[in-house]
This record gives sequence, C-alpha cells and structure tokens, in this order.
Amino acid sequence: MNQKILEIEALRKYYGKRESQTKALDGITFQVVSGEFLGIMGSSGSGKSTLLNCIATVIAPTEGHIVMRGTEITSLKGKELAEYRGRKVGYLFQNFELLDNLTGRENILIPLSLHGIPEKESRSRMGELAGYLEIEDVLDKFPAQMSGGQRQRVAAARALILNPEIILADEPTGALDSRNARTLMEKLSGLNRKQDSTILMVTHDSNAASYCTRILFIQDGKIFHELRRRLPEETQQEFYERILHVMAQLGGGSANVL
Ligand SMILES: Nc1ncnc2c1ncn2[C@@H]1O[C@H](COP(=O)(O)OP(=O)(O)OP(=O)(O)O)[C@@H](O)[C@H]1O
Repeated sequence: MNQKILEIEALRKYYGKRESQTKALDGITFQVVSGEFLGIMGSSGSGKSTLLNCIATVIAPTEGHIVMRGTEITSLKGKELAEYRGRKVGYLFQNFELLDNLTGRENILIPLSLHGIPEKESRSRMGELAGYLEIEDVLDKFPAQMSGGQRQRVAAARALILNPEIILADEPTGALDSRNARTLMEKLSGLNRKQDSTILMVTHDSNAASYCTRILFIQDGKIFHELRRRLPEETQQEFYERILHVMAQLGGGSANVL
C-alpha cells in the first residue's frame, strides 16, 4: 500500500500564442498512491479535462512531468506508449463510448483484441466483473438495448478488464440519473476499497465526489484546495458537506479564505 502510482510535477499547459494565451494548467503538482480514489473538482474552464487529457496522453503538456510508476510518460513513443495507453490506464467517459454494433461482452473485450491477448485469459475476470457490476443480463445485448446505467457499468467493465494501474474517469455520472449515478459510484467505490483499484475521477457532482478518499480543487489551472476524507470516523454525508462548502468558496471566487 501507499506506493506512488502517478506523480504529476509542475505541470503546465498553455494554449494559444503569447498575446492570447490561456494557462489551462499553471503549475500543478500532486501524487496518486496505490488504492486512492482521487477526485478532481473545479468550476468550468478550470483545467480539469486538460489535466486528464495530459495524463491520458491525448494532449502534450507545455512543461512538467507525468510519471507513472517511475516512468516518465511524456516521452514515451511507439510500443511503450501504446502499452501505457492500453494497459496501464483504463478509461471511463461521460458518454460511455461503447461501440454500437458490438454486444456488451464484445465491448468489454475490446482492450484484449487491441493488444492481441487471447480471450480465455480474461474469462474469469470477465465473469467476476460482470457479476460484481450486475451486467450479466446485458452481455449479449447491444448498447441500444441497454439502459444508461447498464451502458456505463459495461464501460466500467471494459475499463477494468486488463487490471490497469489506474482508472481515469471523466464525469462518469454526467449522463446518468441520480439512482444510476449512485449505483455506479457505489460500485467504483467498492472496487476501490475491496480490490485496491486506483481511480482518478474528474467530476462536477459533489455527490459523486463524496465517494472519493481525497479531492483536489482546481481553479485557474492551479490547485486551490485539498480535502481528505477522515476515515473511518467521517461519514460520507459529513464529507459531502465539506465538499459543498469548498465548492461554494470556489463559486464565489474567494480563494484566499481557505
Ligand atoms: N484546445 C484548446 N485551445 C484553446 N484553449 C483551450 C483548449 N482546450 C481548453 N482550452 C481552455 O483551457 C481552459 C481549461 O479548459 P478545460 O477544458 O481543461 O476546463 P474544464 O475544467 O475541464 O472545464 P469543464 O468543466 O467546462 O469541462 C479553458 O479556459 C478553455 O477555454
């Protein structure tokens, strides 16, 4: 436990030219340790997606370091980069991103086919995940035949099938109603607690964030505040109330009161 999985150091991402530059990330430093469920919150335009996209290697940072288990990922190329994107990281998106013409089972197995891994190697993992995520009934259905909650749980199984080092979740409850959002968060939080899955989740939703073990609040591309759930004594409701309090400060732009 407490091994460093991800180290972000002095990360900057500037968009545009000097005269009209946006400092989307302006010197962000933090670490994620094994078994953490880290939330990233902040108002619109604060830099959350940019941060996640840098870690996912979708965009290149202007400056700084992203180190995954000791390997600098900003300089990875070719096979190593593909290995990082496909095996070390699992992704969960707001809009599920399932392929419409594949069944639930086939969607979950996509990461295996991308890496040429024989299906039989993941058969027991598939069974375990399908049972835990309550998607056994929809494995042979197409996404259009599933509810939103089922689609997102299928997407969660796809993210987890190769046992990645970290799950990157971008607003995973954004397209779900409150009941399905709660089910998803309970499942993710259970995986985090029981299997030590490490999760980094960007969210606007204070309710979803209350399942995290720690939250970083970002404003104008900088870390503005950090909350850590005081386990075991702090209830989820109490943590939720502390989150709301910080969000109110963020909304009011009163960064110096904390
Ligand atoms: N490709 C781009 N070119 C120029 N500016 C960009 C680009 N992408 C993002 N930005 C700017 O960078 C800043 C951070 O954007 P980002 O999308 O990371 O914010 P966010 O916190 O994810 O917002 P939201 O919650 O609305 O998704 C914003 O000011 C945005 O306008």
